[in-house]
Amino acid sequence: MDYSKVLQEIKEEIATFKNTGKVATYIPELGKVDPSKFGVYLQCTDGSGYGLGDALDRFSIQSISKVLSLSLALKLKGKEVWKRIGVEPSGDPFNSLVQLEYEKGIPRNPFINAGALVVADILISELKNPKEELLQFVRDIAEDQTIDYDENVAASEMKHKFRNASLTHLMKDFGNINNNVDEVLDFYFHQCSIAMNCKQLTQAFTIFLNYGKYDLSKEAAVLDTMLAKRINALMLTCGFYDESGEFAFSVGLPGKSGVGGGIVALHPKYYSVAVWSPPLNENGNSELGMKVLELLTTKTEISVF
Ligand SMILES: NC(=O)CC[C@H](N)C(=O)O
Repeated sequence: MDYSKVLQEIKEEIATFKNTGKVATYIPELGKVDPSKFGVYLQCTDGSGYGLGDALDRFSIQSISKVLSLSLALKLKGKEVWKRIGVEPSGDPFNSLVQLEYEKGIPRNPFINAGALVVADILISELKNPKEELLQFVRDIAEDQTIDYDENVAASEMKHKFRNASLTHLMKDFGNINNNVDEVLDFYFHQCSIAMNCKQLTQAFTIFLNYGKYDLSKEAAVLDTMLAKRINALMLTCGFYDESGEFAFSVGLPGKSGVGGGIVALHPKYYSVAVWSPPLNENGNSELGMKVLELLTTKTEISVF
């Protein structure tokens, strides 16, 4: 497959794309990002890699981090995690409170905010230096020790914490949060603030390729086959919140989006791919990012289906 030709064709096709999306402003620091930024990186299992546009600019990975924190929690706690979080799509926005009340503080899945907040609580209980150790895990799997938190983004989100604070308080009332609420929020906002570029993201997500056995030299990162399979299944069914069905329908790959405008997706056998374009559609997913990935699987005729 000539991926560089495919990416070039996509670039030409999207030149006339009318983007109706809006950059997220509910975290004011994210609102400062240039909406015209656009990058793609594709990392293939044969070792080749292809970049386009601003593929090396770092941005706030936001909810993409939920896949990485979950991976670490599952490595540490295994199946125990599923006593506190479900594995079903929520059919609701990422920050919705309603289901949590009905379902007694057990989040539907680990990729909505409530689920990621429980994962954060688990990591705080399990790790001696939670923020340092999560960051180290991300640096190791991306094989880049320069990756860091963006303290401005984390502080900006803490200042506007009200909805995430409500979710955490409600779950604490149901007994599903063990640590101090502000400590959980501080950890969660830091994980969301991690700044990475498309290339680093595709590298980090190689841990889900080849049944978790893509690169056995990344010892700290290797997931067992069952875990890689399960996390890919969750990305496919829950990675885009209310739009997970649409993403499976039009793209057909496991993936995860973030309100920083990034999307990472992967084909378990062939590649991981990251796209970044800040304007979001009304479900909080990058509008152009979704289009690019749709074109990628359409043109290559490769998807998990
Ligand atoms: N969908 C997202 O990327 C949301 C993450 C963001 N930090 C929030 O909690 O609102």
